[in-house]
Amino acid sequence: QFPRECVTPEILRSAQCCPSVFGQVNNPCGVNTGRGQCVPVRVDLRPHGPQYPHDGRDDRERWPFKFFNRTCQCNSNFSGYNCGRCRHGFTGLNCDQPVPVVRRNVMTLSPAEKRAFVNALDRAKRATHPDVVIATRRYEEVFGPDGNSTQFQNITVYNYFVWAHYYSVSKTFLGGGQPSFGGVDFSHEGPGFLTWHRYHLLQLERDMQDMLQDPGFALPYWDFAIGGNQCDICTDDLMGARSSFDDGAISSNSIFSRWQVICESVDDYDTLGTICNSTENGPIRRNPAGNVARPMVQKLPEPQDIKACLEVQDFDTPPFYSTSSESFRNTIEGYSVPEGIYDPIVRSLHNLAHLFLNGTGGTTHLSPNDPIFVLLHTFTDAVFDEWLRRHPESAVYPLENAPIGHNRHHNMVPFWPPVSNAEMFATAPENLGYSYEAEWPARPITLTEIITIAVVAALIVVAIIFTVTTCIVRTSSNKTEGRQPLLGEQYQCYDDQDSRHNDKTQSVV
Ligand SMILES: O=C(O)c1cc2cc(O)c(O)cc2[nH]1
Repeated sequence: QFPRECVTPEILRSAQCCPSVFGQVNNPCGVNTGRGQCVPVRVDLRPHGPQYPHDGRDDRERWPFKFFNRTCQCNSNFSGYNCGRCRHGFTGLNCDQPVPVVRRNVMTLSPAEKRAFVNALDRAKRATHPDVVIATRRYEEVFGPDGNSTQFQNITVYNYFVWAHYYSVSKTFLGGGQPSFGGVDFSHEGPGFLTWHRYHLLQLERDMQDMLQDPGFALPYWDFAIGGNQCDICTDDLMGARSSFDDGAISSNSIFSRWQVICESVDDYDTLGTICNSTENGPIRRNPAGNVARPMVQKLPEPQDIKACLEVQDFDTPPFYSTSSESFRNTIEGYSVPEGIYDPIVRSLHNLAHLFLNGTGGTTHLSPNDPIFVLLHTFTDAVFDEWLRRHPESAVYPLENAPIGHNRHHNMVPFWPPVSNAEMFATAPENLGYSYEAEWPARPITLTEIITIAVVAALIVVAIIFTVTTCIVRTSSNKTEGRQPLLGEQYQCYDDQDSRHNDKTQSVV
C-alpha cells in the first residue's frame, strides 16, 4: 500500500510521502526534471451512504488521510509513487513511446503463450515487491510497542494483489469487546466495484510488466459466460485441473497446487484487531460446480446474460448498493438478474462465477489467492468497458451517498498514490493505455436510431414520389398539348428514348 521509503517513523509522522526519483537526493517526485511535484492529497468530503455508521473508527475512511496528506502528482506520461514510472501503455526514457497492451481471451493463447503467462504469475507469487510494503497493524498500533518500530512488512508482487483485496473488504475493528463491524466493503456492493477492480488489475499488470521488463505484457481474460458446469480454464496448461485424489484440490501437475494462500486467519484479525500479513499457510481450494448445497451456483453464466446486462441503461441507481435495481453495476456484479432487476436470492455474472469456483476463489477475503480471480476480473472489466462504449450518454458515476469509499471522488482503498473512482471511469483504450481483443453480442438498434431511419426513409419516399409525379405530369401535359414547353429544356424530364425524341422534336417545332 505504501512505498518502502515512506514508512520510517519520521516520514510517517510528517504525513508527507514524496520520495525522490531514482535514488537522487532532494528531488521529490522528480521535480527537478519536470516529472512531477509534491502536492496536498485531495480527499472527498461529500456524504457517503447510511450503510456505515461508525465514522472516525476506521483507518480507511477519507483514504489516505489517516497516514499521509501529501503525495506526488506526476506530469504528462510520468506516473508512480515518485513519478519514476511511465503511465500504462507508454515506455521510453521520457515515457513518450506508446506500447500496445492488449488483453486477449486466455483460451486463444498458443501453448507457449499459456506457459509464459502461468510462469509469469508464478514468478510474481515469489518475487518481493520492489517498492511496496504492507501495514500489519492499524494506525493506532503502527508505530510499534516502542513508538519507533513501524509495523510494515515486505510482500511479494502477487501476494500484494491478494492483500489489497483483503484490506478493502475487511471488517471495521471497534475494540472494547464489541464485535467487528462487517457492513463495510470498500470494493464491492457499490459503484466502485468496477472502478476498484479495474485499478487493482492495472496495478498487477504494471507490477508484472516491471518484473518481466516487458511494457507490453497484458493480462488475459476468461470468458466465464459459457454456461454448463465445466471450468474450461481448469486444465494443467492454465489454472490447474482438478486433483484425482481430492475433489477440492488442484492437480499436482499444475504449479498452482504448490501455491499457499495468505489472509486466512480472518477470525484472529477481527477479534484481535490485527491485519493480514504476508504469512502463507495452506493450499488453494477449488471445486468447480461442486457446491451440492447450492444448486443455483453450480452452473456458469450463459452467453445471453452478457447481452442482457449490456442493455441495462443506467450505470448505477439509488441506493448505489447491492440492492440496486436496473443498475448495470449491480447486474454485472451479480446481485440482479442479467436483465437488471434486483432479486435477493439471485447470484449472476461476476458473483456466480466466483461462487461456481466453490472454495478459495468464492470467499471474499481470500478470493484473489486463486489466480482464476485475475482472469474472472479482466473479463468483468472487459464487459464494463464495452458498456461504457455503448452508453456514453448514461455513463454517469454517482457523486455522493454511495457506500463509503464508493463516491465518485473517493480515493480507492488501499491504493497509493491516491487514485479516485472517477479516474477509472473512462473507456480503457482511449484513456487508460490498454484494450481488449473481444467480440460482443450485436447491439440492438435504439429508439433514436429507429426514428432517424424511419424519418430518412420517409423523406426519400416523398422525394421519389414527388419526382415521379412531376415527370408524369410534365410528360403527359407535353404530349397532350403538343405545343411549346413551358419550361426551358434543362428542366424537362426524360423517361425513355421515345420521349427524348419527342421532346427534341417539340423543341425544333
Ligand atoms: O456471495 C457472493 O455473492 C459472493 C462471493 C464472492 C467472492 C468474491 O471474492 C467476490 O469478490 C465477490 C463475491 N460475491
